[in-house]
Amino acid sequence: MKEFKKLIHFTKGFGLIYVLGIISVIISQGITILNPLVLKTTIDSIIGERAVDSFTVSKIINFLGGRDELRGKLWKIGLIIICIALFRGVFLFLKNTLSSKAAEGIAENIKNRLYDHIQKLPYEYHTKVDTGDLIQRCTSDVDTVRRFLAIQLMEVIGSLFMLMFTLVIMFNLSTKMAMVSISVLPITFSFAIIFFKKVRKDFQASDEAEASLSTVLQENLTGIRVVKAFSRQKYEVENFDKKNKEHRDLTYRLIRNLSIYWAFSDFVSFFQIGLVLIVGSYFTVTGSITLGTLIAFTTYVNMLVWPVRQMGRTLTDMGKAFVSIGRIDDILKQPIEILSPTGREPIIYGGIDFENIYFAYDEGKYVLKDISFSINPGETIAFIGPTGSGKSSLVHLLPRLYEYNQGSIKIDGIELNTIDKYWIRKNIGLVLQEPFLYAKTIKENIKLADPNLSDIKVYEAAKTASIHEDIIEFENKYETLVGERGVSLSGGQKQRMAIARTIIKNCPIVIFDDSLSAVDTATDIEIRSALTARKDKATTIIISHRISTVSEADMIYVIDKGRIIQKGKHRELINKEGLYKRVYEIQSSYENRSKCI
Ligand SMILES: Nc1ncnc2c1ncn2[C@@H]1O[C@H](COP(=O)(O)OP(=O)(O)OP(=O)(O)O)[C@@H](O)[C@H]1O
Repeated sequence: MKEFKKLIHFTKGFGLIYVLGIISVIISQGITILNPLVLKTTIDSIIGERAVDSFTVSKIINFLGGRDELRGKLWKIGLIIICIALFRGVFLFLKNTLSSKAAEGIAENIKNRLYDHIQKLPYEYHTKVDTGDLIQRCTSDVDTVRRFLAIQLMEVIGSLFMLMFTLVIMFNLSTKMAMVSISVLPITFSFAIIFFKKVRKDFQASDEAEASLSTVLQENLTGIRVVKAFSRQKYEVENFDKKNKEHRDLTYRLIRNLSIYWAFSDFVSFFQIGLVLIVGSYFTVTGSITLGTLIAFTTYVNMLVWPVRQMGRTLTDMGKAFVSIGRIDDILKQPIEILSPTGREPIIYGGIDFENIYFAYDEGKYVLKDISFSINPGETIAFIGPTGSGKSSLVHLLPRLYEYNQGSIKIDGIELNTIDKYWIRKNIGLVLQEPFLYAKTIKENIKLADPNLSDIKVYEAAKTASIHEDIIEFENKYETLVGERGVSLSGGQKQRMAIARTIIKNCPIVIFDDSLSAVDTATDIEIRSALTARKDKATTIIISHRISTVSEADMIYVIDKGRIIQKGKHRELINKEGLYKRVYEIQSSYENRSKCI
């Protein structure tokens, strides 16, 4: 029941349509049960001589001209049956269109809510969850809910009302025949429920095998270069073949089990119908019921048996929908990151002060310990250190992607955690090592922060990032599409695009998180000189493993195991014993050797 409550939140704008759909299905079921009654009355009281025992029915007969008139014009009865079918058709059409419209709308609401919520979830959440799982929850889980609303719930409601209407009429017509008609139903229903509970494992196994097959396919296609470079084609083909066979076997087992079920339940259902015929014929011959009643019962038992047989399947599918609702709700329950308006929005000039900062992702396991440093507006500082030493963690604190545990960070003298998150992120440009580019044109990618920026600004940013010359070599220049349907950019070109995209924002603070690693040393120098030559120079933080990248910084910090272990200018550090000097010597000798080769 709590799943229904959760669903109610998403029905906004479609609740009434869905209720109208439910009313239509109830009316269509109500109309369906009229046909056997018409047949019974025709056989018993129009063709036959039996008196009509219902006041309403006798009024209708009189309205149509009376029994004798109708006996000569049986086509009028045929017309009534056609009218009933027509009305039923209209309400079935209404049920289908209304329930589908509402289900599509509700699925749209859920997708929008999910997407909106995911955008607002903290960065930390995204670093921990599996993206594939998140996508599945937003697509196939939502689709399961859509099918539940459009098909399964409607089927269950329809079947319940059909059951109710039919039972009332059957017990009214003949109690003992009604008892015979429902005698095997509990077995059909229980068998359906038990079977589909058991077979659920088979459904799940087949689904998982399919998911595993598509993961292999997806990994293979995205990593095709690695496959070719490492000559793994044979292994990949065998691996795919294995997964494909697993999927085939599990799906075959599922289909075989389902075939057994449908065959057995067909037998039970026909047994029920046969029983009604045998017992009903006996009662007719002995005069306990009329021929019309027997014919009505053979139709009603059909109306009962098939929905009950289907209900086990539908109820199991509903179970799947409830799991999906829970999985969707898991995301929506995650607390969102409040971006605005939470704090101050000061003008940022770029002065930064770290004072005894401690930070841990997992409680007690500090990845930054006692970090202190200061930067004046417009200065450039650099961090260098082994991998995993905490450099990225340190700079991720500035745009408030994570909150520090101890100590103080001040921006122009204002405590960072009192500044509005949205505001601080607008004022900090962060260039990552592995930038993500959208499948849009180069120009659109560079103008990402503000699509209204002029083309001149785009060219300036591209020139500063040393990517302009590359771009004008492409056939469509700045209109070239990036990604699968467009050009494939090299690692260094992507990094330079990301730099252009960030510097066009003109932020007072810019962070390069190892974002020059894929460009050659000459381009690296070119970009840094262009950045230094800019007017309104931003406070710049550079993270790199390459000494040449950090060497011109106003201050260099060497970081190891979360602590600053050395600081100074390049000239000072290469003359001091320590990590910086060792790295410098290794890199210099390597560069000298490369030059000799
Ligand atoms: N989201 C995270 N959750 C938990 N631990 C993390 C997370 N991100 C990084 N770490 C851990 O924090 C430590 C510091 O990582 P960080 O990425 O800051 O190092 P780094 O110096 O930037 O490394 P690299 O030069 O390889 O990029 C590492 O031990 C890393 O495993």
